[in-house]
Amino acid sequence: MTLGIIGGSGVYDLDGLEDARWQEVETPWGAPSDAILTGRLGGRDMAFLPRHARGHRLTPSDVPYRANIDALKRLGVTEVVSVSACGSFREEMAPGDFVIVDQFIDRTFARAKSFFGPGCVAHVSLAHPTCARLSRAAAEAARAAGVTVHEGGTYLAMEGPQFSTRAESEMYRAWGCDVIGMTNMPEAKLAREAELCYASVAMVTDYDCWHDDHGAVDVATVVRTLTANAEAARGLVRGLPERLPARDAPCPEGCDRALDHAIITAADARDPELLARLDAVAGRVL
Ligand SMILES: CSC[C@H]1O[C@H](OP(=O)(O)O)[C@H](O)[C@@H]1O
Ligand SMILES: Nc1ncnc2[nH]cnc12
Repeated sequence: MTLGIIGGSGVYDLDGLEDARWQEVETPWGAPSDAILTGRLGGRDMAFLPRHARGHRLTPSDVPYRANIDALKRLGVTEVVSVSACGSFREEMAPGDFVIVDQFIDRTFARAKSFFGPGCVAHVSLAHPTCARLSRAAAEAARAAGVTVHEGGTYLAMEGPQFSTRAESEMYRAWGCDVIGMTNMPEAKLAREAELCYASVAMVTDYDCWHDDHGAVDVATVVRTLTANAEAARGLVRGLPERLPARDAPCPEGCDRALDHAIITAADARDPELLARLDAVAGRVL
């Protein structure tokens, strides 16, 4: 019943943990982005993973998403709050605001997106890709930290690492997307396959490149806004444990039972090697 935090750009550490220690974790999917910082905060066991590694060494395409989710699950994580920088497609979602994402459009194309494959085929539902209970707690914690919060929003996940063209930016706006980033997919898909509750806090850093009154996004703008909001991000994490006591019952949204009816491969047709790799992710149903 550990609470996991995946920190994105600008969020490479978590302060204030009791008994803090960085732990190396190995997984059947390779090494995660970095060691994982474990400890206790407000009475809850916590595990923190910097998505791009300390020092920001990994591009969005190089993040080992499967290893990250597997490693967190292996450490006992049941709920993951992802913290990310994002561009905004909405005037009212301004730099400095936090958006609690509840839908995604996945335009990434160069990443492994499933734990399953030949020898064990599974199809989980992504109709509601985030956990409402966890998202509510994240929204409350962010508000208590003094942030303007927008509950609900569609996140366009692009491959990157280049930012979008103006034509792409205008198309995503026309599609009804609210924010854009490069990392929440396949992270959210994999969290669902691993039966973890997942919430995404997207910290708006820029207006991408569609807004006539704002220059096109660049890294300096993103870093400047993230630095200005670092304390708010820390406050959000500090406020989470009190708003999210460890569950003593199944997830009311069903996140922890996502695999109940998902695996379609006949028991006698399953690949034992793949089943062995799925021990942490899907051991409950295999
Ligand atoms: C530094 S700007 C682009 C970079 O920032 C976001 O990272 P994250 O989602 O991990 O906070 C975006 O997705 C890109 O990876
Ligand atoms: N405009 C943008 N596009 C993609 N990823 C981002 N991360 C922060 N701002 C972004």
